[in-house]
Amino acid sequence: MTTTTSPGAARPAAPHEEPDILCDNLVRIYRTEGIEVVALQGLDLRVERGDLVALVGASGSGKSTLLTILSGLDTPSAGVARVAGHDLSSTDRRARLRYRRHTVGFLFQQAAANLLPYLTAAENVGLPMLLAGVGRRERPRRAREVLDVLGVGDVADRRPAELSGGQQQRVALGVAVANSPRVLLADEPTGELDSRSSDEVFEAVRRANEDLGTTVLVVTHDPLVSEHVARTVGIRDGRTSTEVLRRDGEAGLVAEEYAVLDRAGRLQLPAAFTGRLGLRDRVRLDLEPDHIAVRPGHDGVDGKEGA
Ligand SMILES: Nc1ncnc2c1ncn2[C@@H]1O[C@H](COP(=O)(O)OP(=O)(O)OP(=O)(O)O)[C@@H](O)[C@H]1O
Repeated sequence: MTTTTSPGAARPAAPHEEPDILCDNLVRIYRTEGIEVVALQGLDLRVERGDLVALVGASGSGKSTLLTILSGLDTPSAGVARVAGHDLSSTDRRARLRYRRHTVGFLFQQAAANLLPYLTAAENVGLPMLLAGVGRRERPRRAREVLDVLGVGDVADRRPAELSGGQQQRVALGVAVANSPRVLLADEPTGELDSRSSDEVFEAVRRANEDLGTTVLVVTHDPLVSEHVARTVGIRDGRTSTEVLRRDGEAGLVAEEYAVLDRAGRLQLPAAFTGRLGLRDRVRLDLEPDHIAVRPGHDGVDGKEGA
């Protein structure tokens, strides 16, 4: 698949540095009234410092569960979740509060609704700075700088009701990145916007990534977002299952889809492939010189399972 738009091509990973987001065999089990739901079933994910990664997946695949853990609101049942060196299985309340205040920023679908209506855009962005102890004179200057980067510097003195939906969402993004968090977590940030406003909000997210150096993980159903980032991770049944990497090619942007092989050697085969060949229960694996062949476990002659 190719597209002509030009996002930043996939950056080379720096495997020796600790990534900004590291999930290793992450498990989250919900227990309600004696019923267990395994929302994350050994999820692995690495997001390198400074990257912008989209996360996609069907409803119920575990995206919100993952974001809730990464935002420090919930703890994993097992496995490792680390963000910018912070271990998120720790239950120290003060450390979690510091983490939420300084290390991560959040942008949600209705983030604009959380702007204080009686404050201007610049005052809204200045508020988290106030909580972080930034001085009175410094705050308006820095708030305006942030709003400029996000393309809404010209409306810094307006209140939320005087802004369009896309402008409000960009101001909400300004609030999220006001204290220069290392990582921005965004959950469907363009979900309620028309395509023009989506475009502007996504462009602002990209500016936060490129100009402010924020690492971004964005959960989205919006193809405008997922098809225009260098890396899109697909999550299925609580595990990362596919990745699409995009790079600049001669005819524009070239996208290549990969299946994810986890550290234990597990692989999720696409349902379309297994369905087409009737693969189920057991399959045969044959090692060929340059690939592994996966064949039905039954011979197909008399319907009996193969050896
Ligand atoms: N608090 C909870 N208690 C019990 N089960 C839960 C809870 N939260 C989520 N689940 C279950 O965990 C699984 C993953 O849910 P999650 O909300 O993470 O999926 P999602 O990919 O974000 O879905 P959506 O796109 O619809 O928001 C689902 O089966 C869901 O029903």
